[in-house]
Amino acid sequence: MAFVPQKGILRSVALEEYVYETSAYPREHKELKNLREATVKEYGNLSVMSIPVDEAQFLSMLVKAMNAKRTLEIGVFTGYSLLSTALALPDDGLVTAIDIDQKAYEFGLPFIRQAGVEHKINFINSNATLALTQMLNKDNNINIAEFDMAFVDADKFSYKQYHEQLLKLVKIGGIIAYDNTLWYGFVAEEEDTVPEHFRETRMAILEINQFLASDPRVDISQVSIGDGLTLCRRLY
Ligand SMILES: C[S@@+](CC[C@H](N)C(=O)[O-])C[C@H]1O[C@@H](n2cnc3c(N)ncnc32)[C@H](O)[C@@H]1O
Repeated sequence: MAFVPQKGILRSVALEEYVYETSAYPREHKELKNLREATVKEYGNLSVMSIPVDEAQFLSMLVKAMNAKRTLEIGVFTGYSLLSTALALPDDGLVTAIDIDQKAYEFGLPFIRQAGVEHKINFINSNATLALTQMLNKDNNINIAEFDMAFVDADKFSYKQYHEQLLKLVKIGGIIAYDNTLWYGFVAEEEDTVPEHFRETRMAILEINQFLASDPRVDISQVSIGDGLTLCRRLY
């Protein structure tokens, strides 16, 4: 039987449900709930791409604790993490969000509008490497490190490239958060027990995890939430 990814794979289903029911769902913003449910209806199994509710709350707490004003998101899909971030930012905050899929972003847009936070979002419909390169080239590199935080949730094969670009775009002391870094727990499994269609990405993730762990430019913390989240804090 093909492995069907689900949220909460790093914890037992019962424990996941406990977390969702006790703290996550009761605190979920109405429009996040509406967006989550609409995404499941429209995208079926693909809706697993949205970050789970407790991870969104974790990121939202981080945005608030850091007093972040300008953040970056790579990988938007229908906008669950984006809406959660926009809600966490102050009224004059801005999240610049990049995705190649305009249609999925537009699917989520009515929920963002209903939540009253569209003015805090700058959506760029582009390949992320290209968009980041353009940001790095602007203004002759003056004030280039303008972001307090970046959340990366797109193609895993480009994480290393994003890391190099983000280390210039995120302020010293700022956080870069990489999603899916435990890849449904398969990072800790032997290759031959991993479903074939998960192996290539697993290899890319093993590589980036090793790279980040030995990168002296950042502090790192691996968080077992959602599908694994690696926080990197830029040191210099
Ligand atoms: C896992 S989903 C993002 C989920 C989103 N963070 C959420 O919580 O709903 C990954 C997204 O990355 C986008 N993506 C993949 N490769 C990309 C690239 N090279 N440049 C920009 N976006 C990309 C896909 O179109 C997809 O919408």
